[in-house]
Amino acid sequence: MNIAVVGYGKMGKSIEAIAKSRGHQISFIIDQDNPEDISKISPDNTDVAIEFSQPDAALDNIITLLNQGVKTLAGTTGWLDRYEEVTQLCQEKNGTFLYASNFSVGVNLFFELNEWLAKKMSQLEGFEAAMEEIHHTEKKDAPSGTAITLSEGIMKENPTISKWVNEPSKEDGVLGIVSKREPGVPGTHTVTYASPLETIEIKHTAHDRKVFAEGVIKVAEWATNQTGILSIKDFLKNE
Ligand SMILES: NC(=O)C1=CN([C@@H]2O[C@H](COP(=O)(O)OP(=O)(O)OC[C@H]3O[C@@H](n4cnc5c(N)ncnc54)[C@H](OP(=O)(O)O)[C@@H]3O)[C@@H](O)[C@H]2O)C=CC1
Ligand SMILES: O=C(O)C1=N[C@H](C(=O)O)C[C@H](O)C1
Repeated sequence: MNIAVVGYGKMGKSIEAIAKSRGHQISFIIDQDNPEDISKISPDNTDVAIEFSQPDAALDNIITLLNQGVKTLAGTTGWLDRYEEVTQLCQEKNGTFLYASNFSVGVNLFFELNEWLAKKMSQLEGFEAAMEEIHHTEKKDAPSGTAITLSEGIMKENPTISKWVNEPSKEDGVLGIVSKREPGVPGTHTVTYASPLETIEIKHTAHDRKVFAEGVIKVAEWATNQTGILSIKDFLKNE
């Protein structure tokens, strides 16, 4: 498979290494130094483009890739308020697009566990929900994309919670997300339900960002035979 790596930072480099170790070729590497080269990526030279850049660059890159007919997987977080524009464009172009806030298979199981627990907890009184995410100090966005997906899962299953805020919250119906930044942490997410008498906590800890890179390459291998707006849930159904 020919893979274009768009965004060559920590994730881009890890994706390149895992892709090569699984026998794939890298057709292009696009970074801050050569953003204009993205115009050269096409279905003739690339099976899939993988976009891990930064929140303020991702949308333009994804739009360019879809306009050029390139299958695109996106992991960059912090641009999701524009997600509908992208899915609309993808449909107009009969393209292929997948965004996942987290490509770790373990985190995607954690998302299911989170929704299951949120439903159960919605039937109990006296528990306060809260979330904490910890990432490395270079991270540009807060809360993390994964924390937002977890919050959406909680709100879907527990109608008494209607919004999240990126600070501690004691307000009824408001989920507080605390974001901490500590050197070298690849990504830790904890959801807590606390009452005066007991606490339930679920936690996912990524030990190495290779877990995200391996996940995205496996999804890319699957996505080369798919079209349309895809989700990582579709991929996991076929695992
Ligand atoms: N979905 C998932 O599973 C995961 C998502 N992420 C997300 O992926 C994103 C990238 O993470 P990470 O690799 O750690 O971040 P880095 O900051 O290490 O890398 C981002 C790279 O993008 C480059 N860049 C800047 N502008 C452009 C542009 N216009 N086109 C292409 N590249 C550009 C930066 O260049 P320069 O440094 O020169 O500015 C940098 O090399 C973040 O949003 C993060 O949250 C991270 C891990 C897993
Ligand atoms: O920036 C990161 O590093 C990560 N970003 C993603 C997020 O915002 O959820 C996924 C992972 O937690 C690592």
